[in-house]
Amino acid sequence: MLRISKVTRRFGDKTAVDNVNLEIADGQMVGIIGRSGAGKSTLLRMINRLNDVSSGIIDFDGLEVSSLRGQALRNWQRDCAMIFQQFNLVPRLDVITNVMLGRLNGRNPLLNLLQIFSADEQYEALKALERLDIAQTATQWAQTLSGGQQQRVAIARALMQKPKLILADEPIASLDPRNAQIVMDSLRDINAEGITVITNLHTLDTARAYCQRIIGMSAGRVVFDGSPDELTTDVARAIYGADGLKEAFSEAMTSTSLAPLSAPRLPRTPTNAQQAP
Ligand SMILES: Nc1ncnc2c1ncn2[C@@H]1O[C@H](COP(=O)(O)OP(=O)(O)OP(=O)(O)O)[C@@H](O)[C@H]1O
Repeated sequence: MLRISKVTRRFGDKTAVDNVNLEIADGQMVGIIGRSGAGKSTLLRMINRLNDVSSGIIDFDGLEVSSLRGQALRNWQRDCAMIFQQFNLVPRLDVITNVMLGRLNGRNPLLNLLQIFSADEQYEALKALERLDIAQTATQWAQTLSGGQQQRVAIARALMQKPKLILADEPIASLDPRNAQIVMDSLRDINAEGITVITNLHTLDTARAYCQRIIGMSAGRVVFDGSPDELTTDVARAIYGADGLKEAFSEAMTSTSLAPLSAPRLPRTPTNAQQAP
């Protein structure tokens, strides 16, 4: 269980995240929506500790994440993988090495420097790439792949961390609808296997299609927390504002306006089933 209690983050006199309280049970797939500047990225970055909290506590299964330091912090960043809009791969490294770099925190730094990976690590990286259906790109430089392929490599790299939690910060914002769908389907399949997924999304339709729980943010605050069914037009207006509703619905290029491509590969079990809050 991830618990966010009274968490605030200020940048100078700007309050990016304002007194947020959330509980996210293991195995949920949660979409965070809101206008640009609502505080979505800052919230995810505080969970992963790319940003520190100004006040409040973030706790995961009794571990006080918000105050971790040193190796304990690196261990948490391994358990809590992060996926970014711009993929963050090393462009002039082959795909399989990029994936193996997901092991960075668990390995001897000297081996990282020399880029020496064990046969097991290479096998696992290939398995992760196969799972994302891009094993055939393993020896190519990352920069030669399409955006959708690069995001799948980034997800494979996240899987190499054997994370308990995957945080995705607008993972489809740079992708065309078809690739956006493939990436969202991949995240949904991973979630179906029991890994908690929390993803920032710009558009309502994607959140509705993929997430059983949707959190709406506005001006740093949580203004909605519920199921897609509860996300009425009035609620959407409260999240996006009257002007912003257009923004939420009109970004066809960055949204997955079609239904998911496939059903989850694994049947849901009581332990990995998502629950509305
Ligand atoms: N490092 C920073 N320094 C100063 N201000 C920041 C910093 N990071 C975020 N902010 C400000 O905090 C507010 C929330 O930003 P954040 O990126 O979390 O919003 P967001 O909802 O993720 O928006 P977007 O969808 O555009 O990424 C914005 O006003 C932003 O300008």
